Amino acid sequence: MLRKGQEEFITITIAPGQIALGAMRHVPRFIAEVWRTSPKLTALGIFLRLIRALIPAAMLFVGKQIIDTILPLIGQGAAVDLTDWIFSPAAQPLLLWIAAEFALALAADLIGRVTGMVDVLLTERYVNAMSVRLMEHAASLDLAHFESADQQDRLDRARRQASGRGNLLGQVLGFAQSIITILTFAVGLALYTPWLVLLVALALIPGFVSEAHFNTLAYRLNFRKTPERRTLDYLRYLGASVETAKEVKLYGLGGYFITRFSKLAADLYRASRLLAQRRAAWGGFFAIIATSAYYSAYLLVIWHTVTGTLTLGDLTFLGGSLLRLRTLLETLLLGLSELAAQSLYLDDLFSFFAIRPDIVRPVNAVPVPEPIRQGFSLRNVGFRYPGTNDWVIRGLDLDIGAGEVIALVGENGAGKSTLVKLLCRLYDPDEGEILLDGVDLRCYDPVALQQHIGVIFQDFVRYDVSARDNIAMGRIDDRERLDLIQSAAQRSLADTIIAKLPRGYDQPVGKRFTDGYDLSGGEWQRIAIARAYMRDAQILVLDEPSAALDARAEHEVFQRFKELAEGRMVVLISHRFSTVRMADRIVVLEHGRILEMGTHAALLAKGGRYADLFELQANGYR
Ligand SMILES: Nc1ncnc2c1ncn2[C@@H]1O[C@H](COP(=O)(O)OP(=O)(O)OP(=O)(O)O)[C@@H](O)[C@H]1O
Repeated sequence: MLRKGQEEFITITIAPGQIALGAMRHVPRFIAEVWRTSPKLTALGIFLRLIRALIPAAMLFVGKQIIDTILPLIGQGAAVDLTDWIFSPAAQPLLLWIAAEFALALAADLIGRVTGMVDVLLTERYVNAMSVRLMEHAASLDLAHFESADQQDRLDRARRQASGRGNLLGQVLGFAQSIITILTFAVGLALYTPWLVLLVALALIPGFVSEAHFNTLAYRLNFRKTPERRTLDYLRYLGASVETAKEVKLYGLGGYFITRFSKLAADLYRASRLLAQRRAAWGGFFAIIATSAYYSAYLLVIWHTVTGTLTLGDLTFLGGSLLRLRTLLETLLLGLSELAAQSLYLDDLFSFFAIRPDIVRPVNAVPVPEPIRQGFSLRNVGFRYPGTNDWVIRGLDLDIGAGEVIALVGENGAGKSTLVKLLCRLYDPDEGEILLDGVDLRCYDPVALQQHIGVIFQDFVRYDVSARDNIAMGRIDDRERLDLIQSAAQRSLADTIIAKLPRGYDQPVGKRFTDGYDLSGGEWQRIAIARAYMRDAQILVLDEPSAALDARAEHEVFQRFKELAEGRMVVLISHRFSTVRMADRIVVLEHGRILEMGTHAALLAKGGRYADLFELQANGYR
């Protein structure tokens, strides 16, 4: 099942049969984006390239003038020494031309260097700006855009394009520069012999079409193979990373991952090799045609010179122009197809930017009630994850009163975490409605609603930053308020852990950076719970909050939690009945439906599934 934003996304990605030139449609937008990053630098880059583009033809023209001016002078200056000759009237026109060539050479060199510098600066600014845009856009999207494998491929490609396509700028501008230079040569050549230009151009066209075609194929191959490439990255990660090292070593998995990697890499290599071989064969064939055309043209120019139709200067100019034109056209050809290929990749980035979130602020958003008076009411709620057909939750009716502590229990996959995601509006139900104080959740601004919810998921993030910032992530605007951070840490019992750290609250934690201090699973969990307290939210959601806590810690954390949660709504997911029994009401879920509901005592007395599960766990302790 596709949602609105996703459909849009899919229709704008590359259509089969699209030719490489079609991919160039992104170039104007690309230039506009670069321009937006820095109008001044972009204008300077374009201006310098324009000047630089005119220099080669100017130099050849000056070269022709030098030769034509030298020819009548040959032999006349033999008896004169250099100084006399330089000041002689006859040498003046020649010296002027030499000075002009010298100035042009200097200008070409200097402009080349400044252009290089401008490119580097602009590229860095563009890459940074695109990365920021990517992060901003990702932050605006729904969770659904991240959770499916298909969407991860797209995100993956977009992320690569944001950081990897900087050199495109140099290519685009260099390409424009080559075109202008070619035009100047072509005009120069056409003034003498128009058919020369036509001959060379015609000879190069088939090569261009072939290059463009193979670039499209290469892009399609890459596009199709994104899942395989992601698998390769993943296998590389499994085989060589700190997070997996323990298990890989103990289970002896190194060889297995290497074999899988090598097999997959070999498949990909075969596909790339086939394409590369076909490309080289066709490219070679068309190159022979182009070179033959060039030499035929050259022969004709020489013949015209020998027969006296062209001067020696003309020969130098035409020969030089032809040679340059050939190399330039060839570079342009390769550049164009390269550019088209690169530009095709821009499709990934721009189409990622085109995805729109579905969960957005409604026009007349209702303010979130403070305090919440009635709580949540779920009416006949049904939900399927996008792209799947199985109902994870179906026909669910549930009221969670303001100030109530409710526990969700049920076997793995019963839909507990999914229900929490719906309450936090990370997803919208496909059927039924969820009301908060009698108003549909869709009528609130999702950001405002989420500000009132402090949630810790079972797969909470372990930020590789200081202990202090780890807690502050719960309310990042208050990251300077050490008093708030300390009080959150006290409530979650993280303060005793932080007290043991060499640098206290400023201690970087986690293994990623050299001075990081790694914590145990339970210690991380206490830090994460502090993050939820930092929120000072009206609704607290703890998804398996005690999984890694030891028995004493769990008891203390929850004792406190009960006291501190006074007046707030709490939704608690846990497989530990010692925790669950503290709840005001327990909801037993099975296959996304409510099986039983009531207090611990009532459910035990009922002797149903809850009582069975409780007995099972209690027996384990006896
Ligand atoms: N992003 C997702 N895309 C597709 N299916 C999903 C996704 N997340 C969860 N599911 C499926 O939804 C069902 C319910 O998952 P959920 O995480 O809500 O269960 P749970 O009750 O919290 O389980 P546990 O006790 O193991 O945490 C599972 O069958 C799971 O495979």
